[in-house]
Amino acid sequence: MVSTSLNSHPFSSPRIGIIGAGKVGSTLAQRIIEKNLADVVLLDIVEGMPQAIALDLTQARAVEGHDRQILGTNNYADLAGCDLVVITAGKPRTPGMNRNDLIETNATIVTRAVREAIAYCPNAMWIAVTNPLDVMTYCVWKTSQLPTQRVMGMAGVLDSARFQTFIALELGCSVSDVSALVLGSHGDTMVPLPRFSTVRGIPITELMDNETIERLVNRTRHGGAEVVKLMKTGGAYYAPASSVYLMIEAIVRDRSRYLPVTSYLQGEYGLNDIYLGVPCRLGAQGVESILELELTIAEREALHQSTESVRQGLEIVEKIMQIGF
Ligand SMILES: NC(=O)c1ccc[n+]([C@@H]2O[C@H](COP(=O)([O-])OP(=O)(O)OC[C@H]3O[C@@H](n4cnc5c(N)ncnc54)[C@H](O)[C@@H]3O)[C@@H](O)[C@H]2O)c1
Ligand SMILES: O=C(O)C[C@H](O)C(=O)O
Repeated sequence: MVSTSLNSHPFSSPRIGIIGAGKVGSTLAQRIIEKNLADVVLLDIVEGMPQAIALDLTQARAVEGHDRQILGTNNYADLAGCDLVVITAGKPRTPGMNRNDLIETNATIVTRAVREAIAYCPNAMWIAVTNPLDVMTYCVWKTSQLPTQRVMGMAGVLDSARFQTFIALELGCSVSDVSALVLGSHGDTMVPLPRFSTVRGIPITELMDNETIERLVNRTRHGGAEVVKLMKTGGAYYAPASSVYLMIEAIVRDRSRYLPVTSYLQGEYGLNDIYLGVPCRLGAQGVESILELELTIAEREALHQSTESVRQGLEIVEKIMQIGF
């Protein structure tokens, strides 16, 4: 079989770059090496910090039983040879903030980081994590000028995982039997889809009344804010790191998984020139296809409504990206 990848043996010895060694970045690094998926280059602007985390994780290798390498660095040149780069650099929100309040600060950080990194790993795939997620993913794509298939964002896996968890808690059943789907932007107008959420194939609409479903949908929409309110200094990072890991694993192991991924839309769902969460097939080539579901009028309207805050953010970001740093 002829590979269309730029590498002849994609991910034969995978090396993952993580820009931003804070809560999400360092937890993700731990997941990747301790599950023996890939070697990691962990980069942060703070001197000594990524090096310390890498040393600490390396000292745990004897106990965790793996031989994965992790390099902590402040130098973008160390990203050379990375097959995939995850960007978590940027500020998290604190109580009372909306994710969009982070736009100016984080767009500047993300644009600069991508410009620096791309010189050393021009063929890497990218997964954006920094908030506001849909806008930052667009920012990574526009700055990197990579094919859209190779640039994506993580949000839908996390939002769907939260919906799954709340369904399982409500029914008192194992989360392993629950499947759920959340589309749209990673914000208050995200679109959890009860019709496509099931317990062993049984739609939850058969198992719960509308009021209960609406309560779980709302909790999902505010799942991030619920953690931020308790944490006070930032947001969630264990579930986000697990969610990014799932996407990386699908790519590195070429698993052809159907996952909600923040992807570039060119006419799908009647939307153009925007990154938004939709069901995708994820494998070694990145976003291999976008699945277009038959939505009801109400579901489609909700999806279109969730683009409004993203479009507002994109206007701000376009100006920031035009500034020559
Ligand atoms: N997409 C999602 O579902 C999701 C989930 C969780 C968090 N997030 C977002 O991810 C981001 C990171 O969250 P966190 O909890 O890890 O925050 P954090 O503050 O713990 O870590 C952010 C890190 O970025 C670093 N950084 C800042 N500027 C940098 C630069 N120019 N180059 C390299 N590193 C730089 C900081 O030094 C810090 O270590 C936030 O924007 C947060 O809102 C998104
Ligand atoms: O809520 C946040 O600000 C962080 C993240 O987007 C999340 O959903 O946990």
